[in-house]
Amino acid sequence: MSETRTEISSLGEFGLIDHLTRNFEIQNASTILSVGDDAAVIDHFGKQTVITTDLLIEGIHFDLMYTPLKHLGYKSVIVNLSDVYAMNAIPTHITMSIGISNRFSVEALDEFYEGVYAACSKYNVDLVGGDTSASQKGFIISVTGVGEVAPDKFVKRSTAKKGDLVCVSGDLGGAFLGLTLLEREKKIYLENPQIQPDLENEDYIVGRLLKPEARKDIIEFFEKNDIVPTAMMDVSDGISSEILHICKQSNLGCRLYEEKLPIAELTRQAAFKFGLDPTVCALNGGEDYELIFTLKQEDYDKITLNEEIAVIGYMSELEEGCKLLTKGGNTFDITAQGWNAFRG
Ligand SMILES: Nc1ncnc2c1ncn2[C@@H]1O[C@H](COP(=O)(O)OP(=O)(O)O)[C@@H](O)[C@H]1O
Ligand SMILES: Cc1ncc(C[n+]2csc(CCOP(=O)(O)OP(=O)(O)O)c2C)c(N)n1
Ligand SMILES: [Mg+2]
Repeated sequence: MSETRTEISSLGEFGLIDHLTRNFEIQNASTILSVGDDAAVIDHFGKQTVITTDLLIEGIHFDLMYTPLKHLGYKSVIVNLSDVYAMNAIPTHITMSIGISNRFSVEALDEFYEGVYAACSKYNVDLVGGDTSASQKGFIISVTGVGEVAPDKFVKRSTAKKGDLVCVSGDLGGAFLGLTLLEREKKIYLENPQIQPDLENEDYIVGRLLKPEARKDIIEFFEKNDIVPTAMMDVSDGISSEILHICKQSNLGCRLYEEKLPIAELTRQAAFKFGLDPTVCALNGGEDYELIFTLKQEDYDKITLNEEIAVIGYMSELEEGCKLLTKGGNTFDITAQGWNAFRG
């Protein structure tokens, strides 16, 4: 960020909006009308439209003490696009609404928007509107994402079938360990500001938390290989919580295998350093922004080629419950211990 500090009041609300949106170029033919009117107009030319919204609140979802604003802008877009991909859809548009306290300067918001625009450009999404308000305390972000999908190719949480394979993209638990590390360093710093944070060799887990990506590649892989998952959702609260949503909404049980859970070596090492069980971090940690989905067994051969997809179990009868088979051969009930903003 530059050294100068421009007060938001010097631009005013409309001047600020013009300033933040002045250089943005439209990338999608479906964007008929963008920023500058009462609403945007989108024409999806015969496709179906998906729409999803997310709220991010300072102190609940992020801590500005260790979150650079550019990363926060990027991540705010990513968490939303991840929900669009989880419907098997391609995101095309977002709106971005912000509530800002007078702590923020125009330069600080410029930095946040640099991240927003970097994500829009990487994922080919147009920012077509939003809202801007003052907030008494704390930074509030609301993102709405719109996407398109071929008629009736969207994938719900409720349509898994008995015997389907349970699959997950990427690896799990890294973001939770990144958060654990940054919270620890914050505490040490607050107790003794002379001590510099020790983040050496922790780039991977910190990156998983601060700069997540959405799994566009997996949705493109499905399209290319003629795969339509039977159910899907994104992993924001931890897979134990997410698989229970799929089971409950599909009226089924499941059996997952501990040894099949994809955990990066660097995540495993970080877990051991903190005295945590990597499996527990993978199951209950949040913010992986991976995709969990179920597939017909006959699609198995198609996915073995993709190293970014792990088969972690299968769907069973409702009466069999939702179980985890451990490496030691024990069976546990999967419980929803994922992240919950309302847990005290
Ligand atoms: N305040 C609300 N009013 C209406 N619908 C809501 C509200 N909060 C959440 N929902 C809807 O409830 C469903 C589950 O929400 P959530 O668990 O937040 O999903 P996700 O993890 O994908 O963001 C979604 O369909 C969401 O749109
Ligand atoms: C200060 C801080 N506290 C907690 C977290 C952890 N965290 C924030 S959001 C989240 C999960 C997803 O949030 P939610 O609002 O449930 O998103 P949704 O499932 O609706 O997409 C987690 C684990 C964090 N990153 N930073
Ligand atoms: Mg939500």
